[in-house]
This record gives sequence, C-alpha cells and structure tokens, in this order.
Amino acid sequence: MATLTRRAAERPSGSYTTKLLDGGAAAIGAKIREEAEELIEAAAESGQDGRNHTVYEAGDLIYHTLVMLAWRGISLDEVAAELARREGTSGLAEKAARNSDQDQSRTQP
Ligand SMILES: N=c1c2ncn([C@@H]3O[C@H](COP(=O)(O)OP(=O)(O)OP(=O)(O)O)[C@@H](O)[C@H]3O)c2ncn1[C@@H]1O[C@H](COP(=O)(O)O)[C@@H](O)[C@H]1O
Repeated sequence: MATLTRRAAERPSGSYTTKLLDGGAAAIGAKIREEAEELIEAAAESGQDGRNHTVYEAGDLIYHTLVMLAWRGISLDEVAAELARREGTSGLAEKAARNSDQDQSRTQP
C-alpha cells in the first residue's frame, strides 16, 4: 500500500500502477470487475490447482482494489476502521436495521 500511495503521488513512467491510476476510476474499476470474475471462476475449480489459482486471482483482485483506494487517497487504516466499526454486527442484523429504517422513512411524511 505504501508503494501504491507513492505511485499515486509520483506517477513514475514505466509503472503498471501509474497506467491504471492515470485511467482513473473507470480504468481501475474495469480491472476490478474483470479480476472479480476471474476469482469467481477460479474458486469454482476443484483440487489443488483450483486452490492455487484462487489464491493467484485473489491477489490480483486485492491489488487492484488497493490501487482504487490509492487513487481515492484512502488509507488501509480507514478501511480497517470501517471494518472495526462493523465488528460484532451480523450482516443479517445490519440488513434488517437498514430495511426497517427504509420502511420508517416511507411511512413518515
Ligand atoms: N501486486 C501487484 C500486482 N498484482 C497484479 N499486478 C498486475 O496486474 C495485471 C493483472 O492483469 P491481467 O491478469 O489481466 O494481465 P494483463 O492482461 O497483462 O493486464 P491488462 O494489460 O489487460 O491490464 C498484470 O499486469 C499484473 O502484473 C500487479 N502489479 C503490481 N503489483 C505491485 O505493485 C508494485 C508496483 O508496481 P508498478 O507500479 O507496476 O511498478 C509492484 O512492485 C507489486 O508489489
């Protein structure tokens, strides 16, 4: 992440990360979408080869996600704080609370 933050500030030529950063959210987002698809496909593959492939594609997806954060000037600490804020709240409970908030705002004038 420190390397990617430096790339975002300095934009050296000959860097793949610089090329992505210069393409902005659209270019980085397209790679994230592509790598997410590849991760899903790899995870469905069986055996040790499928496992290794999944690790490889997860690395690609995480790298491109980190590039998006660097492009937005967001640190990993900020994401860690968001995850810490969620700690202990089940996704099901969080979703139920959100749906109940939406129902209330629909019934209130
Ligand atoms: N961790 C990574 C990393 N993971 C994946 N990739 C690149 O992400 C791309 C993945 O895209 P694909 O698999 O689709 O490969 P491709 O078809 O060649 O890619 P496209 O031309 O279609 O974009 C490949 O070019 C990989 O080399 C990465 N590139 C860089 N890093 C890290 O970022 C650092 C800085 O890299 P540079 O900015 O390029 O010097 C490196 O030292 C690494 O630590």
